[in-house]
Amino acid sequence: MNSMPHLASASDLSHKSTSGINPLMRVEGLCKRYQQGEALAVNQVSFTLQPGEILALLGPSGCGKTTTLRMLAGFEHPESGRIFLHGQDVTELPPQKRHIGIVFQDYALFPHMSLLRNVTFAMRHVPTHQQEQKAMEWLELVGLAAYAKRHPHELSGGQQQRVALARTLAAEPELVLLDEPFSNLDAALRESTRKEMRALFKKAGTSVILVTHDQAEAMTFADKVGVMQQGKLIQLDTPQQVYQHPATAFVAKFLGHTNLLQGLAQGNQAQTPLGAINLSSSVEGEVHLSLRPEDLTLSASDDPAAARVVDREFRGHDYLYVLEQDGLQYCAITPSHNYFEIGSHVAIQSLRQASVLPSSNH
Ligand SMILES: Nc1ncnc2c1ncn2[C@@H]1O[C@H](COP(=O)(O)OP(=O)(O)OP(=O)(O)O)[C@@H](O)[C@H]1O
Repeated sequence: MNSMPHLASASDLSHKSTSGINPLMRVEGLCKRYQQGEALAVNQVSFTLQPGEILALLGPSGCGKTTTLRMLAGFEHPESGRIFLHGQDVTELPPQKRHIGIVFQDYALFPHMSLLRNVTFAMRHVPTHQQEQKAMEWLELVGLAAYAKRHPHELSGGQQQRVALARTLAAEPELVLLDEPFSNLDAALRESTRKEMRALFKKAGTSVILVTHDQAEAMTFADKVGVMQQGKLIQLDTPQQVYQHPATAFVAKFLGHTNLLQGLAQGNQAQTPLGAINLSSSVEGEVHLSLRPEDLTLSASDDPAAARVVDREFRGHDYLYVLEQDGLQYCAITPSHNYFEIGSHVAIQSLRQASVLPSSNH
């Protein structure tokens, strides 16, 4: 990444504000319905994006992520709601007037052009005599400088994806929208590309909205994660907050394994089927809790009433155990040296506070 080109703001939308720093993007009550009489594909989605911030919209297939992104880009018109860039209402502007860089799942490279030409095509803001050199720098960044003369059909899917990224970045947009941009890369390449891209965006101060159904990708790539369910943005917060303090049971489950427990709370503690557990907030009465499996510890027990190991999955760096106690099942993740036989008994202890889920939303 030593020859990384400098990204400058290419937006001609003024981002000077008389009242301090404005969000780069503000979205208010965005709704979209594809067919009359059908449910909303996107339902009252609102959020703000700060300059330089990376936001991941995360959710299961069909929850409205791509539709949201397409509305932000200007390819779909919302049924209601507004989109502001630097405080300016762009809801009615066509895509090319929004100055947003977009990488969709189908990379839409020009098939008759070499990779180099595909990239220089996006560089009308760069003086002609500098375009090739700059384009080579972008191709180098995505690890494809050696392929510059090839055509898209001579590349693998993952390589085409990287060219599409290079071409988008070459236009030096202030905001980049990415729809599952790493989905065609193998696991190792996905991780390294993700890291490099994040570093690049951060260095350049480029804002990014990424759509993904991969929770690990959302949490490692983004500053903020917005979890969507059936068209609604359920929770938007830092990855740590969303993971450790999920707003609903759906969010808790979508971000990884979890134990959903019922308990009777008194202040910062609740009585649960697993015994007394400390809580992340002070509440009274019946509560629904989320307890992550890595927050549980297991120790061998002679007590036949203790939890019984019913399943064990070796995952390299850890084990995922399924346990049963009093007819209820729990999951626990332990370091891989903590080995318990299936059928053996273990005592379960909670290391951390459980998250209290709003009772109306479990
Ligand atoms: N062009 C379309 N016409 C009609 N319905 C559509 C259209 N595009 C999407 N939908 C519907 O809108 C809903 C949201 O789709 P969308 O593609 O936004 O979801 P998504 O979260 O991006 O899913 P995925 O992860 O599978 O891409 C789905 O129910 C989908 O079937």
